[in-house]
Amino acid sequence: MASMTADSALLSNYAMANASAINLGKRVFGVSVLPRTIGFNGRKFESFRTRAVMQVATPTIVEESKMEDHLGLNVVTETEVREKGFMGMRKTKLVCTVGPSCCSYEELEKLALGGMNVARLNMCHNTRDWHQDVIRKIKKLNHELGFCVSVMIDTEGSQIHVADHGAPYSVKAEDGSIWFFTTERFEGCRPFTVQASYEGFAEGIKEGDELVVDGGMATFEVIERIGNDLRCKCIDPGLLLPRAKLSFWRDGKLDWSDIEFGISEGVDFIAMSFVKDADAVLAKIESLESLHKLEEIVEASDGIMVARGDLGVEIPLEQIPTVQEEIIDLCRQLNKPVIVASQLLESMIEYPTPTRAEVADVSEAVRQYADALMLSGESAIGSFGEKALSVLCMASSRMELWSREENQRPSLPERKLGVSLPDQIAEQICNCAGRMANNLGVDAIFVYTKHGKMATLLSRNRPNPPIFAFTNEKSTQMALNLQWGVTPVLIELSDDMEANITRTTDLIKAKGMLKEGDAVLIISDVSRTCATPTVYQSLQVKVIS
Ligand SMILES: Nc1ncnc2c1ncn2[C@@H]1O[C@H](COP(=O)(O)OP(=O)(O)O)[C@@H](O)[C@H]1O
Ligand SMILES: C=C(OP(=O)(O)O)C(=O)O
Ligand SMILES: [K+]
Ligand SMILES: [Mg+2]
Repeated sequence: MASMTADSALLSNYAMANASAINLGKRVFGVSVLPRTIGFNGRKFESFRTRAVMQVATPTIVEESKMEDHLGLNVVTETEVREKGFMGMRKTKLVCTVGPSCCSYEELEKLALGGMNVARLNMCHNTRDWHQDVIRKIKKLNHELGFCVSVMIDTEGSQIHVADHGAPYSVKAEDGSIWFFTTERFEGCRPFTVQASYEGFAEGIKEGDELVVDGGMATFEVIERIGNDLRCKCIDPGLLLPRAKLSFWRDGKLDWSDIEFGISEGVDFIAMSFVKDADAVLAKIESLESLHKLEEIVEASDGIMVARGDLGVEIPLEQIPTVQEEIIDLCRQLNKPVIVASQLLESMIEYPTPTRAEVADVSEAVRQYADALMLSGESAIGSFGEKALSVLCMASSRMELWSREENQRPSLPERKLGVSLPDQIAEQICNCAGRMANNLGVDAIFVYTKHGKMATLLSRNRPNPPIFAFTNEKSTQMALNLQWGVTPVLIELSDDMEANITRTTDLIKAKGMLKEGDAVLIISDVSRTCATPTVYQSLQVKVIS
């Protein structure tokens, strides 16, 4: 986060729970370990309750917040747990690109029922009004029918093509020369005129914005907007190739108009196309430049998309599989969610069954422990979007089970993320919790978290049982939708952690999702926001009675 600008930090608050927002900048002053013996499913084992107490302050009057008898659990998860049990829950998250094939309320509902965790809108296509309409339908579905589908917009990036300057060869743009970028269609070539391929390319563009050709081959400043067209002055001379790519910058930043639109519509994630440096929200790795600065970009982003479509144009195809695995591993180490995207089930745009090679590719991404898989044209324009989604569900559930049984994945190499001691403690608790959950064979992990940090640290360890993340922040809930194995649950949290735990386990039990004898590993990380804050991070095993 260190290299993020104030603006992008602000954006990430909208786009994703800012993991570093949990400020535990307090000195640890006591760690108590209380062993107790509990019986569980006929087995007996020692359970330890550790509680790292962060600077226990002078006693403060705790205001009892009233908790409603309501559990903000989504309908899809509830059904899944009832049908398959905790261990049968799918861990890999699914992203669907919404397009003409699936943009009605009913079609979106079917995708939500089919397991879509995040709906992606690619701003390269269609109009702002169309996207706005889809975003509102998804929010309505969540609100009215109890789904929990996050919305991601994917910015246009450098995706606008300069259709032609007419000549089949490159043309030099001299410093200070005035050029006209138009959507008008004409034959042949006109001097100092470039045709843009996309009607709305100048939408949201203002005077003073910069138009960058092919990631910096030449740069123009917009001096006037005339209808859909732009009059620009060359401020950095260079060559214009036929069908070069254009991108817009404002105040040195890319894609402002899409981002402003996303924020005004309250989307949960913003995926930045053609990221070149470490200043992004959810960065798409799809260029050679981004690979050169991979670690820096992953550090500074809130999440990563392996955008194999464009990446396959920039690097040799045979390098994609290893690059994908490297990116996934790095993201896990640095605790950032990662999406594998493009051509997962490409043949299903036209055919009702996937190729064997496609299923193998999907399974490999799951085996590599990607947080999420993404459908593009399969859902956006294909005739079998729902079926493609069910193929992703089945293939990922199967591979997750297999990796678990084989237990063939080495554990995460030690790599310190936190700088402060409290951050390091959170990390260690979650690393231990992951191992403990597997060794004890608990049925589920419950984590109580405001900003989601502890939930992401748990997910990073890819433990066997599902992780239920209870939060009182809507933005945290929506952000955790991308995180491997995490089911985010919105609930009121009081300052009394024991009361929170009792209340939520009772509610989950009442829903028939937990039964007597089930064991749950419980991790909490909730701070009191009193004058003298007290922070508890605790780990305990609770056997449901
Ligand atoms: N909002 C939309 N409106 C119309 N068509 C869309 C939309 N989103 C996606 N598509 C179609 O689905 C295809 C696959 O989507 P995607 O992979 O996101 O885009 P692209 O192929 O441009 O990289 C696109 O080529 C486009 O034809
Ligand atoms: C996901 C990708 O980006 P887009 O669809 O926006 O080109 C990609 O290039 O793989
Ligand atoms: K895009
Ligand atoms: Mg792309």
